[in-house]
Amino acid sequence: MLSVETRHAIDPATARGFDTEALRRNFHVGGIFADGEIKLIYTHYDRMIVGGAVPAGKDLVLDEVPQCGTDTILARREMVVVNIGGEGIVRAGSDYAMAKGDMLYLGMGSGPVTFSGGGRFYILSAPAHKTLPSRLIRIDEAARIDLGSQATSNERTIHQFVHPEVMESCQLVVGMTKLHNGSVWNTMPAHVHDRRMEAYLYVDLPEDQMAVHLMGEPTETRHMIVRNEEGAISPPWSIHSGAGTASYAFIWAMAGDNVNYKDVEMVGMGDMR
Ligand SMILES: O=C(O)C(=O)C[C@H](O)C(=O)CO
Ligand SMILES: [Zn+2]
Repeated sequence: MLSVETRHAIDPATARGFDTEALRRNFHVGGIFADGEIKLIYTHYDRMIVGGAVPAGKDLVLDEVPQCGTDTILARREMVVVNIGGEGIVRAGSDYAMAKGDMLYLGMGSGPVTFSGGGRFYILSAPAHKTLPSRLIRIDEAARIDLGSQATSNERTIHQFVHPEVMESCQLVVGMTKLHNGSVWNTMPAHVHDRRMEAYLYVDLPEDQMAVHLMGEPTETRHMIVRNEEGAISPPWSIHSGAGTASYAFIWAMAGDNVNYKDVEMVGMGDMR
């Protein structure tokens, strides 16, 4: 079963007036992993799609998505699938056996995508302008950046899976950041990048714990409480950062005008409000 929710783009002035409910309706990502279902959120931020597929013992086929206006989702798009569950198989032309933490890049024109096995598949897709080879990327093939320190509670490792240093993509830049033991802050100091939107999915958070996700303009920050397997859509004008009440990892994904991970404007600690 396929369901698709559309999220329109919100400007920063409008977001300033949002209460908790409106913030969550527009920017919170939740409930995308349901047994036997494919659930997508079609955003108007760089037309990024985020979603989940949980085959739970049957085959789930992702093919036509009416919001895309094409016969099949990958006709004019590229996709990254991240397995956050048990062993599973993704079929798109070839069969890809995916373990937890693996990422699969599917190039434009790969055809319908079939999900099966015990995986919980996180789906990311953006429009593409050319066909690039599909590729399964495991964590040891990803580029790695160690950032932060224990003293500032932000010691973490950024694993860049779909990134120019590892492979070519059209728009998607995707990776996973793991917090080191005792550190809670991701992406602090914060940044914005006007040329790319970003999507977050928090994973490996114990069920009774949470992350306090920060968003908004640097001088107009807002927070959303997010649980395991939930996340946030970050417009290009928004910071994206968070602190967990327990150890966690998160999957970040960007789409937009360039694939330059370093094309960001840092926000000074003293400038945050
Ligand atoms: O912990 C971090 O810092 C991140 O993982 C930052 C994200 O990768 C990001 O925001 C990329 O623009
Ligand atoms: Zn970012």
